[in-house]
Amino acid sequence: MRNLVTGDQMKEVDRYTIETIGIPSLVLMERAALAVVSEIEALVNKKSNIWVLCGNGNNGGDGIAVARLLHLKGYKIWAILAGTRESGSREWLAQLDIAEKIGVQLVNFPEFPPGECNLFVDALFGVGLNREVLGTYKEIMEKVITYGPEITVAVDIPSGIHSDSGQIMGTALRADVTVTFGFEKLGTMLYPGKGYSGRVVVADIGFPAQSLSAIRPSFFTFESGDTKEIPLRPAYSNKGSFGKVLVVAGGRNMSGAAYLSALAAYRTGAGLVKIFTIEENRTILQSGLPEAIIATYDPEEAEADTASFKELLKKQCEWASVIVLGPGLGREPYVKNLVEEVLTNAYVPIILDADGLGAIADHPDLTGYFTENIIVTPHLGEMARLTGSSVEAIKKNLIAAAREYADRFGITCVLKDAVTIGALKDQRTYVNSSGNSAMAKAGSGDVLTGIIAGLLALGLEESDGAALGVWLHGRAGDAVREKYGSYSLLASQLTEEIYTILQEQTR
Ligand SMILES: NC(=O)C1=CN([C@@H]2O[C@H](COP(=O)(O)OP(=O)(O)OC[C@H]3O[C@@H](n4cnc5c(N)ncnc54)[C@H](O)[C@@H]3O)[C@@H](O)[C@H]2O)[C@@H](O)CC1
Ligand SMILES: Nc1ncnc2c1ncn2[C@@H]1O[C@H](COP(=O)(O)OP(=O)(O)O)[C@@H](O)[C@H]1O
Ligand SMILES: [K+]
Repeated sequence: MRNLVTGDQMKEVDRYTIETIGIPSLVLMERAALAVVSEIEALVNKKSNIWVLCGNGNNGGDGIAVARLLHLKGYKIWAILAGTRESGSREWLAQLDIAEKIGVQLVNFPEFPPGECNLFVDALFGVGLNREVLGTYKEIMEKVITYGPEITVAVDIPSGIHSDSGQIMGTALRADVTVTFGFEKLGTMLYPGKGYSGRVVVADIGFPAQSLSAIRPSFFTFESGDTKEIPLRPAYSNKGSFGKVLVVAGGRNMSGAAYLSALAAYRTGAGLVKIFTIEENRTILQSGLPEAIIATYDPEEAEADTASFKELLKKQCEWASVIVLGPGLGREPYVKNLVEEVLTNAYVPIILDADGLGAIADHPDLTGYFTENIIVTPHLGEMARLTGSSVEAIKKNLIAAAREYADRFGITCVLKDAVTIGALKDQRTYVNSSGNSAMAKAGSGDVLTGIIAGLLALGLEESDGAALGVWLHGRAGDAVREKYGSYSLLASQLTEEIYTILQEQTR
């Protein structure tokens, strides 16, 4: 598990470290600059022309320190100063004073250094960026973009990227490498910022563990090895020890959704999986996944005799310890009753997805049945329908959208995108860092529901199950891409890789 921070949280950590712990600001800055220099040295040689663009806050202070350290090592270096002395931060002024005495080559914008730039260091704005980039700063950025440096190294965060949302604040500078300090900022984890950041190096510049006490760290991601949090299977056990997953899924022409979800639940470790689907899907599912129990209903009867259908649903719910509700159910009128009955009768965790969410969007009063053991897993289109917002508006701040929906109902909301967000009911927010665009294919989401169900069946509670499920799903996607490349993934192959990731458990 790795903590992530907002810009303001990072400033609090800085402040606590400097003011309460007593590590001087310039010491942190020196270590920050050393970390950047060490990355730069791996990318260039002494013949390279290096330009460092320095704003006049502490990000710019880091930049001047980088220029000084490289100058002392004998690199060909120019520092471009973007702001005025009058508005320079205390540390920036201190760095400038040192650089001038040592003879670092400096130019003031609009002047630019002569010749070409082989490596560009972006130290214009860091976590202090708090508004749209306009005027002179915009001009500077645009000029840098026209110069087209061969390699760009961003200091802390690419300038122009908002450290909380990853949004571009008017203009931003694209980096090949971002050296960030202490903790990764949300802005480099989220698109479009993630796409501007290149490889992100998190440098330890000496923030002590206590500095986290200045904030309540609530954003996190998983990294390799974290699947170890998935419970081991005790030797003294039987299939009943590992949960009963009821997959309520698969309408007309949609048996695949039920298949993928049920298969993923088994592959993740569930002891028993039952698919509750329409009679028409029985044969295909029975032959495709003979390990699953199949229970069926007739959609016409479900429509005509709601009392019997409700009774049938009640029995299914009583059997289950985890329920997946929605993949491929379709949008026939009886689906509303089905969703309502399951939400009313189930006292176990429910993963509500796809057409299950569609029923909620069409009948918002159904949210009245939401309890804390609900996990909703909308993609952006489904989220837009659920909230009445637009996809564009949701994309501007994925975390806020997921968090707001989860908090409104006290549930867990997994908002699926290239970077999936898990707004967990325990108030932590998971930001996913696994997965890839090969997974942008029909059926991937069905597999996710099954993986989360499998984890809950193993005994994880909703928050951990949702976050680890998203992580595991993405890792499986990464494993498939390793073998099959970016184009050819089939959602069913995700289920075939689950075991490779789960083996980390026993390694
Ligand atoms: N001692 C510390 O506090 C440390 C700070 N560090 C660096 O300091 C950075 C943060 O420094 P600052 O808080 O000084 O902020 P920045 O250097 O990110 O920004 C400088 C100033 O730009 C102004 N600004 C914001 N948006 C603007 C816009 N759109 N147009 C024009 N001006 C704008 C802000 O008022 C801000 O004070 C970090 O990202 C990191 O690089 C590191 O050296 C580690 C230690
Ligand atoms: N570009 C991408 N990078 C990483 N993961 C992705 C990408 N595109 C889609 N995914 C993942 O694939 C899944 C798609 O889910 P969903 O849209 O519900 O598909 P379906 O309903 O067809 O099963 C989500 O978990 C999502 O996070
Ligand atoms: K920067």
